[in-house]
Amino acid sequence: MTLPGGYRHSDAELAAMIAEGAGQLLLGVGHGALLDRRQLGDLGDALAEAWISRVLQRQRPGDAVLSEEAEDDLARLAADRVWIIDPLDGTSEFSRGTTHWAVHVALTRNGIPDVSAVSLPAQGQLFRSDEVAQVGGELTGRIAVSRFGHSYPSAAVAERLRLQAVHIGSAGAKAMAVVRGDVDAYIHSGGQFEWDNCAPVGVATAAGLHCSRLDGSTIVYNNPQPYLPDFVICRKEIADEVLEALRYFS
Ligand SMILES: Nc1ncnc2c1ncn2[C@@H]1O[C@H](COP(=O)(O)O)[C@@H](OP(=O)(O)O)[C@H]1O
Ligand SMILES: [Mg+2]
Repeated sequence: MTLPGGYRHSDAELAAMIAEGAGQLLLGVGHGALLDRRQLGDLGDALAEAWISRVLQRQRPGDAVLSEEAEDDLARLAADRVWIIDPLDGTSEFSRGTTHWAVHVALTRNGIPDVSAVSLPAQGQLFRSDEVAQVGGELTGRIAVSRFGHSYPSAAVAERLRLQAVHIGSAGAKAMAVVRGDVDAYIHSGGQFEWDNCAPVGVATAAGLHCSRLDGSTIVYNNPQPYLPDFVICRKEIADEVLEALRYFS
């Protein structure tokens, strides 16, 4: 079948295929722990980036790309369609041999994720914005935090809502824990880049979760400086209370 634009795959299919394919490649890099940690991280970043950039050049030659591992071409600021990619999110977790790492693939239009896919290859999971289930059911009373623990805003929310911390590496893995309904929230502050949270926010939004900056404003991508230091992803049922607890920090 040929799609509009002469494409063989829809944007959603392509995003999912890239997240899955780069994940398989990264599983191969880590196979058997044959390399040391530094080599695993460096090679994982570089190989996943090389494969993804060639796939996008071939499949969507007219689109702009912002990737953690590529030089930033500011032509993206005038582009209609901008892919925002983290070829390996959670590089340090990957190199330590944990299952907490992800591949992030998002296509943004006007700064908003249009189509997103996040793979957690070591957990055998793929989340895509066009197929993800709506998050529902009981609240869990848990919040995802990084390996290093809470930031102040995250701790304030946990204290106010009495949420128990669950330590998970990688922004994608933390966000997908909310999407799976394993935890109720993931609150980040203190620094991140657009590639760290764009595809996770795209999938989380499609799953019916609340996603915003800590001050409650809309998260906008494809900025001249692709620094996106804070955001909240949480169950809609607790969003008002979470934002109230975050007021002091925004
Ligand atoms: N304060 C900060 N400044 C910049 N990047 C940060 C950050 N805190 C977390 N990150 C990035 O967010 C991702 C998830 O981190 P964590 O597991 O600690 O939550 C990692 O991305 P990469 O692994 O893609 O470099 C990490 O580098
Ligand atoms: Mg990252």
